Amino acid sequence: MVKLASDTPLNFPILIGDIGGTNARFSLLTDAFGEPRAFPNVQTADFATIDEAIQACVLDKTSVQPRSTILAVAGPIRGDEIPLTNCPWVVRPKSMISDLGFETVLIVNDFEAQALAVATLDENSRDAIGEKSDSPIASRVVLGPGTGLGVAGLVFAQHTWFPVPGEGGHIDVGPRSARDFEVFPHLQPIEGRISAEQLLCGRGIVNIYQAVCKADGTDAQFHDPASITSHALAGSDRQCVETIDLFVTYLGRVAGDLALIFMARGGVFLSGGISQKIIPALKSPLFRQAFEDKAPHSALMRNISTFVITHPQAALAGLAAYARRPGSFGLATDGRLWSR
Ligand SMILES: Nc1ncnc2c1ncn2[C@@H]1O[C@H](COP(=O)(O)OP(=O)(O)OP(=O)(O)O)[C@@H](O)[C@H]1O
Repeated sequence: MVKLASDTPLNFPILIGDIGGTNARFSLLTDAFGEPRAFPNVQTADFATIDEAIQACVLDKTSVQPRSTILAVAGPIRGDEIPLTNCPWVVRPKSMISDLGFETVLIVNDFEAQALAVATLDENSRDAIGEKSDSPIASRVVLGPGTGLGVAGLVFAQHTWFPVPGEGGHIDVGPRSARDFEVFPHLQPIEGRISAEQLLCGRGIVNIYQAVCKADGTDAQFHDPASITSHALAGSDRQCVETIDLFVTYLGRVAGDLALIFMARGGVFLSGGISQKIIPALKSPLFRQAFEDKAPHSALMRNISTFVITHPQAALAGLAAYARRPGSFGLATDGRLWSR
């Protein structure tokens, strides 16, 4: 039988952490009712190990000794040594128990934490894209363009939210419009194919921009995603403007496909650092047009809301909601829960 975390109580105080490639964020929940105590963001590059970061940035700053910890990490969770993607830290739950004093350590996937957030964030933590802005209690999808493209589903069944982490960022994306057929031959493929993550992340913005420049026969002027988006939003460079138009179109297309797969009547949520930085571009008609352009199901798609998550620490908020009410979520913990 699959084990759920609600079968094994996580005792308070609980340290929750969202460990990204560049930043690690921590907060402490002393009980199920109070607000979490936040700690300043930690740059992963400033500490050799995650244990040192937790000791220096959390445990040394409070007299409260957390009994449990729930950490969301980017990377596959297998075995007792969990290396992180895009960061040299290795999470070793057994040494966290012996050296940092935890009784229980639960490790989850970073997009699983985003999915938990999507189950619980209210309307103050999101910005609607398009006219429809309700979010019924029904299956949802979260996708986040950042260093890569993370994707998770969130299925609602039997009064319980089930996060479904996967590798949906690696689905194929094909050309559709006449312009796509001009641009696609110039995109940098991965082993011969164009996956969503080749387009929909920081590196993907540069990939699209370089392909647009090649299709136009001009030299690329910009080499980092932030310069391309800022010139696009200012309308100061034609190729940058087209790059972000294509980016939001492809994001709408992929978001629509994922909504179809999960029948996400509860909405599609965009997370990740990039979405928050390009909200004006996402609110142009292109995103919703691509999202809804799913014949024979366009009418269905028009009824699905899309949002940008604006909460600055959504993953931590999701983990805190879970820590308070683990029984409301179907989070399988086989191979991911360590106890003293
Ligand atoms: N203004 C911007 N416009 C577009 N892309 C940007 C902008 N600023 C940063 N980026 C790109 O966003 C990506 C980082 O995204 P994000 O901040 O979501 O990272 P992340 O992977 O969630 O971070 P972490 O792993 O530290 O949690 C990088 O590729 C970066 O180049």
